[in-house]
Amino acid sequence: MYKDIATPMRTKEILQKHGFSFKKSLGQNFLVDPNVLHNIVSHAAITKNTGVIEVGPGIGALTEHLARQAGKVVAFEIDGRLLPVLEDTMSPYLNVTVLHQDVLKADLHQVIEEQFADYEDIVVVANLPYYITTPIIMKFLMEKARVKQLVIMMQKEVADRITAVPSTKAYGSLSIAVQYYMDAEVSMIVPKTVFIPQPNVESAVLCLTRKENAYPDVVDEEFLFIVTQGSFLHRRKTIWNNLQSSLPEGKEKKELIQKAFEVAEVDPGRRGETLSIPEFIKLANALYPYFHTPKS
Ligand SMILES: C[S@@+](CC[C@H](N)C(=O)[O-])C[C@H]1O[C@@H](n2cnc3c(N)ncnc32)[C@H](O)[C@@H]1O
Repeated sequence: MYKDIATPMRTKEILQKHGFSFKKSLGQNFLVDPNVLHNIVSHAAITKNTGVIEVGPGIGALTEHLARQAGKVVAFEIDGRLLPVLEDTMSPYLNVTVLHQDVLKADLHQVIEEQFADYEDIVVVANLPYYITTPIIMKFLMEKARVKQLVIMMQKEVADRITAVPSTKAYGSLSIAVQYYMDAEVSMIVPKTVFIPQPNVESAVLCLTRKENAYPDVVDEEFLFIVTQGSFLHRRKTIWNNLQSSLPEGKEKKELIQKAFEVAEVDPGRRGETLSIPEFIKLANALYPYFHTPKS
């Protein structure tokens, strides 16, 4: 059995051996607690038939735990200085492929097709670089067909916003965008002390599981998100006022919005933060005939 990478001593040894220094701008906070890693991996549905995508393997602390359980692990790492380190630390694990790529620029569809042709289920497990948490999550949610689950560490504050329910301060367009696609649950709060260097904020592990065809009534997903984002333009304003400012200009705009509120049976005096996803769907469907931009 190999020694875990994720202990303070072994991590320091590896960093020293390779002369590695952290780049704050890349969100480099490495985990040094094997119990936290066991816990993260235990929340992911991984068997030898599962393909795992990791974002930001760092020196491989989480990667080795994933490699022991999964059929195959593909890890995106942006920092070229970590490639020789990973070559060293991952040498016992033949089922790990490291891609030297910015995950936000990667063609996920192509990577999945090429790397996971033999795998049906794909799971994303990562201790995310916190400066790009939301764009990474949204990118994987859009990859609808294959990514069934994400178990990801992020700032606790972002996890709270994602899991928030209507009529709470944290509820907003991010809660709706993620909960539209996934069931979301915080599985663990993680203190700063288990990272080198320590981040400024508390962290949480979030478990996102794909909802299968949860909202079949949606007329147009893109338009639904235009409406939800527009509804939170100014949190203190009513949804009516926000939509007056955010929807495209046109003849009889006020009257048409009024009509849509009536059809959707939504009180225009409410604020966006009080509407549930099914209520937003009703409203967006009612606004759609008047305000969507035809696709070319
Ligand atoms: C929070 S660290 C996690 C490291 C390791 N997985 C761990 O848990 O100890 C984030 C990692 O993401 C990498 N990273 C940052 N931005 C990235 C991007 N756009 N694409 C891919 N990797 C990125 C960093 O270089 C770093 O290795």
